[in-house]
Amino acid sequence: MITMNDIVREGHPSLREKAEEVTVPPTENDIQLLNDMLTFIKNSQDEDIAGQYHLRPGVGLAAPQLGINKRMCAVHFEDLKGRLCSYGLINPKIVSHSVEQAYLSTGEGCLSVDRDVQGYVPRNARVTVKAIGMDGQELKLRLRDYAAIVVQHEIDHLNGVMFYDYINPENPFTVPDNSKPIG
Ligand SMILES: CNC(=O)c1cccc(C)c1Nc1nc(N2CCN(c3ccccc3Cl)CC2)nc(N2CSC[C@H]2C(=O)NC)n1
Ligand code: NI
Repeated sequence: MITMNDIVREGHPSLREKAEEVTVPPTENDIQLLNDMLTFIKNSQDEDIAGQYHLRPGVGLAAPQLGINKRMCAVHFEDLKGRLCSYGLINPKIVSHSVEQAYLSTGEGCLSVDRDVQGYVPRNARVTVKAIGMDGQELKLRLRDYAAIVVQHEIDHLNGVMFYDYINPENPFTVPDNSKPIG
């Protein structure tokens, strides 16, 4: 099972590299890895398991955070309206997005960042994502608000981008115009 020891931290090269496309159809190993990533996220949200294995809670994880430079990520959470959002994404691509931006009013955290980085992370408020699912089929997701933020955070890991790259260094809490707070 994946634990915090498997998650690379800031300074590890794979957090700043562009990950490779997964060959299609994905191999059984690819699907197994994605399953393991999804299981990690679920475990990290389970008080008992997270307590027992000292897991930091998260709602998303990308393969480069395991030092695996493949374009795969997993997300699992209930959005602010209580809708369950649980996906393993292979070769995810943002195919369109809103002009409107959104940011987590609490700022963002990352399992590969062992420090509290304050500041707003402006992202697209709505995105349409095309990817291959765990069943090997094409899927198209229209995401908004919290779900859109989480998936963009994970897709960024596939492109070597960290959440704090977006924080305004002069004033970390500048509210970008045409953006709205989430949560
Ligand atoms: C600096 N202030 C902060 O970080 C921050 C501070 C306060 C609130 C938020 C909301 C913040 N922000 C933030 N909190 C989260 N969690 C909240 C707690 N939760 C969770 C915890 C326990 C059980 C179940 C669950 Cl669900 C797990 C997820 N997750 C992310 N991100 C950024 S997008 C990818 C996602 C991620 O998985 N990061 C590891 N950001
Ligand atoms: Ni992250």
